[in-house]
Amino acid sequence: MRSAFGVAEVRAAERAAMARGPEGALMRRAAAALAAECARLLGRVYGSRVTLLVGSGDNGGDALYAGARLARRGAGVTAVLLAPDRAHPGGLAALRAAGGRVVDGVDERDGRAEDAVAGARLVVDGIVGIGGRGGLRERAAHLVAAARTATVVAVDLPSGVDADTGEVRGEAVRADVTVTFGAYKPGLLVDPGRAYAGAVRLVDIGLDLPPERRALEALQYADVARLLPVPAGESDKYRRGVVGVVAGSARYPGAAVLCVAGALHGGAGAVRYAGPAADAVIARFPEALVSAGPPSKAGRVQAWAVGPGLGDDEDRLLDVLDADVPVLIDADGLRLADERRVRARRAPTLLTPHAGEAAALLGVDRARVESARLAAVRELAARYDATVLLKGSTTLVADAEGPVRVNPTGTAWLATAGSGDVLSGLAGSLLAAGLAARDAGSVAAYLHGLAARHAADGAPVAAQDVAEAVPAAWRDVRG
Ligand SMILES: NC(=O)C1=CN([C@@H]2O[C@H](COP(=O)(O)OP(=O)(O)OC[C@H]3O[C@@H](n4cnc5c(N)ncnc54)[C@H](O)[C@@H]3O)[C@@H](O)[C@H]2O)[C@H](O)CC1
Ligand SMILES: [K+]
Repeated sequence: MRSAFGVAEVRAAERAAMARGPEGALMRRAAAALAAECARLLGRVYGSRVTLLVGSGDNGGDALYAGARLARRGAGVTAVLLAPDRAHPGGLAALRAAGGRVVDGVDERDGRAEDAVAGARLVVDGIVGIGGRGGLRERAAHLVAAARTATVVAVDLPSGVDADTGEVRGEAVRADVTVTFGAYKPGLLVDPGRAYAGAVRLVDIGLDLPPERRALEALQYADVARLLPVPAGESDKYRRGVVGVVAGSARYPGAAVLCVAGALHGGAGAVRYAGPAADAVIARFPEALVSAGPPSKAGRVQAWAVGPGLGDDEDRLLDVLDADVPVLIDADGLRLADERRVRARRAPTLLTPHAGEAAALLGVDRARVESARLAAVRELAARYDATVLLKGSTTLVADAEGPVRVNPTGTAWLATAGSGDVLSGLAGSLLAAGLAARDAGSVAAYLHGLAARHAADGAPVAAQDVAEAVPAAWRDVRG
């Protein structure tokens, strides 16, 4: 399990580490690791031109000490000071002692700062780190834009990205690599911040961060392998759980087929379809148990997935919401579901909105959800007293209990019509197989992302290909 910690936690751990001393050890460790990563990226350090963008805090200090190390190895290092009178004094002295150059970044008259950035092979973003507020300021943004062909390495996090939420208000540095110290910050794992961070390298500088204080967590292979349902010895299909699917309509039979496709690969012993697209489903999946009547008369299930392509069939949705089993609500089901009815359910509920559906449920515009995904998923989970899987460039899973889960396998290919139907079937099946709602959502998103990579393999992917690639994703995880 990969964890991320908020700024307050990191600061507390830094204070404790600094109290243990010796003075400046943390910054030296950070700078040594930062310099090593820069050297790796440069390949040849001697004679390479490196430019440091230096802010007014310790983030700039890291950049200066790392620059001094590179200068001692023969790199031509220039520090462009964005706050000349407040740059880290120790770092400045170290850079000067190593033969580095210092340029006033605020003075726009002679263009020396722009030239230093434009002529660099590698630019180190030491403008702000976890002390940053808001986006890049105008002068900084102008200088960052001059780094046209250089490799950009962000110190601790890309300046302009909110460390706790990944929000970018205005402009931010687009880094090729971010070298982050002590712990991942949520803003490095959640979009839009994740997209600005590039490849993230975590450096251990000896911070003690208690796992129970983590803000975010991401499943790794081993976690998913542990959570995947395995057929018991004498497994009969009912022991592995039956998942019910209520999806599709005369107008949208395809959503039912895709949702059942996902459900068939989710580990439940059988899939029961109850809806108006029974003919389309049975034609595609002879193993599905189909009925056209109300879900409550369709036979026992251990979980329902309801909503894709449902249209305005409120009766079927209400019938499912009354069931005393875990229910996944997606797509039209989210549009039709009443907040009070969902809150009143005793059995677990898993909502799987994309950003647009989340925005409608929250009564805000979509851009607000896209820019503040963590806040949106937490707000929805609290409002509906449910587990919420917020689909998108970074899929998040939140509930009232633990830290928010971020899915590490997401890929842009998933923005394909119908792939959400596959995901809800997959997650519903994992619910029926006995996984808790937050695990069913996280494992489904993880497998779904892996399956999309398999199916896409660099080409555009159709939702059915994703469903058919889920077994390959299971095999990846099972090893
Ligand atoms: N503390 C330690 O032992 C270690 C710290 N590390 C590095 O230090 C930064 C955090 O340093 P801090 O001085 O607290 O804050 P920052 O350098 O991130 O910036 C604060 C500084 O920047 C100004 N500021 C705020 N917002 C902006 C903005 N949008 N544009 C420009 N300037 C801004 C603010 O006024 C302050 O003056 C941490 O990220 C690490 O990089 C070491 O790595 C580990 C040890
Ligand atoms: K930075």
